[in-house]
Amino acid sequence: MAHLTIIVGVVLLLLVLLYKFVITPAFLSPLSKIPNAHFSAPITSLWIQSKRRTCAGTRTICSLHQKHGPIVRLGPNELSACTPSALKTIYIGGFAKDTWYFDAFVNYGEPNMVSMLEHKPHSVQKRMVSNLYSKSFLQGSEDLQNASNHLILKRFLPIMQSVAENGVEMDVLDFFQGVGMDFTSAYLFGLTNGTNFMHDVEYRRHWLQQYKVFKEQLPQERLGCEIETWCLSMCKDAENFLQSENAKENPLATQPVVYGRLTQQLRESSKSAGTELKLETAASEMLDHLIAGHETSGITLSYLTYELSQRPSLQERLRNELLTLSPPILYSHHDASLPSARSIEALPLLDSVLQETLRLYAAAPAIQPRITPYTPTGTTIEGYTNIPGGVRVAANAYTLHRNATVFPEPLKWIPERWVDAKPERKEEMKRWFWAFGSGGRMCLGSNFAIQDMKLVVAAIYTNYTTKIVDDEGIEQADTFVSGPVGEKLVLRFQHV
Ligand code: HEM
Repeated sequence: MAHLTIIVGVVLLLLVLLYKFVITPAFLSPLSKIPNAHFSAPITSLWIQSKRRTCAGTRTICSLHQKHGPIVRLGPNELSACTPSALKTIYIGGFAKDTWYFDAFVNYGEPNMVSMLEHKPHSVQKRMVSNLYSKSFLQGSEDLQNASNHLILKRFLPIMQSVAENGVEMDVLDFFQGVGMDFTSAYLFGLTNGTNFMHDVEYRRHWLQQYKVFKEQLPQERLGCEIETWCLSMCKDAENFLQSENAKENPLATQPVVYGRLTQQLRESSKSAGTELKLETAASEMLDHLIAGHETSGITLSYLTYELSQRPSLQERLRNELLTLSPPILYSHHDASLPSARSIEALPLLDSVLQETLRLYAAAPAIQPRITPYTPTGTTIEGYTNIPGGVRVAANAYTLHRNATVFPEPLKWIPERWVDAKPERKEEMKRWFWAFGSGGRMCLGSNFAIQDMKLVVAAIYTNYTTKIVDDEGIEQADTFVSGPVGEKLVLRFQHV
């Protein structure tokens, strides 16, 4: 009798489990109507996890959308949705970030914009600095203009000139990440407190190696590591700079624009809460800007020069456009100053070349996961209603940028698609363009990145032609931030 009771109990338990974990997710859940990535998707995430483990997650999701349409169920509780209307629902709708961001981006155990999951604290912090990254502020910033003059005319061009004159082959992925770091750190901390990665090759390479380890660590493993200590020390230098009158007498000094504003705002809010600002709170934010800025812009510049190197006639067209700048960014004029950021921004071919690179080689092409909110009626995405709260949902730039109806011949780098496009066509392409994300969590540094990358491209192609020496492993990795799998691109520069 006792045995029978146990058997009945086990059978009942199995039936309950079957109902909860198989029948409900596969047939009864509102998600069950959405096309499955794989027959097992309603009951387990193992299939998509296996694709992610072999670094094929984003590409797999792209092929799934090509097969099944705008929305796909990847696992029992995970969706992928890739259309402008889905972007509006998920990202403009302000869904909370997935906890993955917390593990990947917290520094010093302190939150920052990228790692904050909830909307409220994030928007408070973003408001503190967002206008410093607006296009109009950046274009009018005297500090950024002075820093850019120095970085381009005194650091970048002399290095390029020596590389060209001596016929040296250059790994531009390594170098451009250093350029991105020097620009970002100069704006955050001021020119004299920032990095000099362009010149200090040994330290730059050491730092990039350390950063590779850092990226894979959990927040507690990162505590006190070299990268955290390094950024904290730049914060201390910027703090001393702000306190010292003498420092400002240095003719090279520019203000620590972002650090100064952030700490001033954080101090005000600490004061009203009756606490003291910890330097690590500001350093956490600063480190994320440095991380977000150097690698993505280094990757974008590498792919841009890779593509242009294969089109000498386009290099020439671009040079003719660049020579219309006043003054042009000629190496021989290195005592002059740079043309205004506004005039560089307005060049159509330069703009198209960068836009097309950001489309085909988005440096952050992977999913940007969010969590559906808990509401009484659920959420509707792509016509599927009653999607419950707590579902992981994401779009990705890789798929959006490969829609062949919007971008014919999507796998080809064709800047002309932007420069020659009719206004309505361009508008449609822009609706699908997602290299910097969208909504309240959109990239804070997009205008900054565009401004500094255009300046660098303008400085190169006004003076030099580029040729590929070694592009082995140039195909893009399938990771959150995606550079060439070979981790290099070697070019040769020739003076025109
Ligand atoms: C080519 C260059 C860049 C690309 C392609 C890029 C791309 C992105 C993307 C796609 C996001 C959204 C991530 C998500 O929600 O999951 C993002 C966020 C962010 N980016 Fe960038 N980024 C670039 C350069 C920069 C630069 C130069 C800075 C800072 C100086 C920066 C700072 C940030 C910050 C702080 C966030 C988080 C914003 C928030 O959560 O509100 N990025 N970036």
